[in-house]
Formats: sequence, structure tokens, C-alpha cells
Amino acid sequence: MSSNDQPVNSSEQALEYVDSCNLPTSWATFRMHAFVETATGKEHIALTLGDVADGQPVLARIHSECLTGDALFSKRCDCGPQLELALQKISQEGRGALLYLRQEGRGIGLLNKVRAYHLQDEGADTVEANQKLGFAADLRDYSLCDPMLKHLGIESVRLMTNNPRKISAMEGMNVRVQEHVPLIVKRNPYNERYLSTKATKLGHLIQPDL
Ligand SMILES: Nc1nc2c(ncn2[C@@H]2O[C@H](COP(=O)(O)OP(=O)(O)OP(=O)(O)O)[C@@H](O)[C@H]2O)c(=O)[nH]1
Ligand SMILES: [Zn+2]
Repeated sequence: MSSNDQPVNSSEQALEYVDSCNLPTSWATFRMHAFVETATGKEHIALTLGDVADGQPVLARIHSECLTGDALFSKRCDCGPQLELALQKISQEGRGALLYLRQEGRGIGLLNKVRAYHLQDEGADTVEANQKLGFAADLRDYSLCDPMLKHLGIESVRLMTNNPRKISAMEGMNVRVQEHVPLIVKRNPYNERYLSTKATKLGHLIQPDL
């Protein structure tokens, strides 16, 4: 057990580290670290591979929960393939980290995401659907990444993302984004509009239509 595997308990902390274990996958056996958000009780996970606390930049993915894409094979988005590709890339390097944040549906939650998908079935795009439900396009808060990365001993990252908002959110933290690594996966007919809307309305660094 490394010093970072020691449970931390402080009511002043926004995030409490709970425990770690091994997580064997098809690509590598990761170390899985569990955290709980003090204010909300939300549970978050980090996967690490290799020595991420050696001060060198860490290949990292900050992934927001998408039950439909990550676990239920939905083709409406690119989340599942991105999650898989990120874990593959980390495994290829033999070193890296993935933070799995429980911010389903860009922060609106699973039930509201189903409502948003219903509106999208009727013609709204992903941003319009959120707005019709009374939400901003993206409600996510990345501030928890800071204590998670600190706990893991990660000082700088090579961040795998196409989302400039994620990059700028990270820049406000103690962790340095040393490099932005694009994470482009194959499109399909069902996520074409979703990805084009990300590019045109949310500023994602992907082609509007390929
Ligand atoms: N509200 C809403 N959320 C969605 C929709 N499709 C996917 N999501 C959510 O969008 C989030 C995608 O998060 P990430 O995988 O971190 O990706 P990203 O912010 O798009 O940026 P990348 O790092 O480039 O992948 C997840 O929380 C999904 O649940 C949608 O149509 N509406
Ligand atoms: Zn998704």
C-alpha cells in the first residue's frame, strides 16, 4: 500500500478518499481508487496504471458518466468508444490515469438525459433539448479533479479530450495541462448530429461533419 492509499478523513474536504483495489481489464490491470463527494454523497472513481506520482506528465482522461454509452452500448454518442480508446492508450503506454466523474448527462442526471433524448427524437439538437428542459448546455463542474489528482500525486497531465472547456477548467487548478491529446473515435449515423452540434455549438475540437 503506497502512502496515497491511506484513507483520508476530514470534514473540511470536498472529497474523501475511501479505498483502492485492483481492476483487471482486457488491456491491463488498473488500480481503482474510490472517492466520495462530501456534500452530495456522489461516488467517483479514478483508474491508474503505473507510477503516476513520479512528477512526469501523465496521460490522462477525465470522463463524465454516460450510462447509455459507457455501459449500454448506445450509438447516440461517442462516450463508450472514447472510454475504451482512452483505456487502450493508457495501457499501451503502461502508465496513465482515468477519472470517471459521476456527472451523467453533462450534469443533468440520467432521468433528464432520457427526457433530453426524447426531445432529440422529436428534432431538437443536444443543446436545444437541454435548454427546453430549463438547463444550460453543460452543467459539469470539474473542480473535484483537483483533489483527486492531488491525492494520486499527479502534477501535470497530457489530457485526452476534444473539449476546450475541459482544458480551460483544468488550467484553473493546481495540475498543469502539459499537452492536449485529441481523442477522436469513429462516427456512426446515430451520433453524427450529436458530434456536429458539439463542434458547432460547444466548440469541440472536432470536424463538424466528416
Ligand atoms: N445532456 C446531454 N448529455 C449528453 C448527451 N449525450 C451525451 N451526454 C453526456 O455528455 C457527457 C460526455 O462527457 P465526456 O465523455 O467527458 O466528453 P465531452 O465533454 O463531450 O468531451 P471529450 O473529452 O472531448 O469527450 C456525459 O456526461 C454524457 O452522459 C445528450 O444528448 N444530452
Ligand atoms: Zn454518451
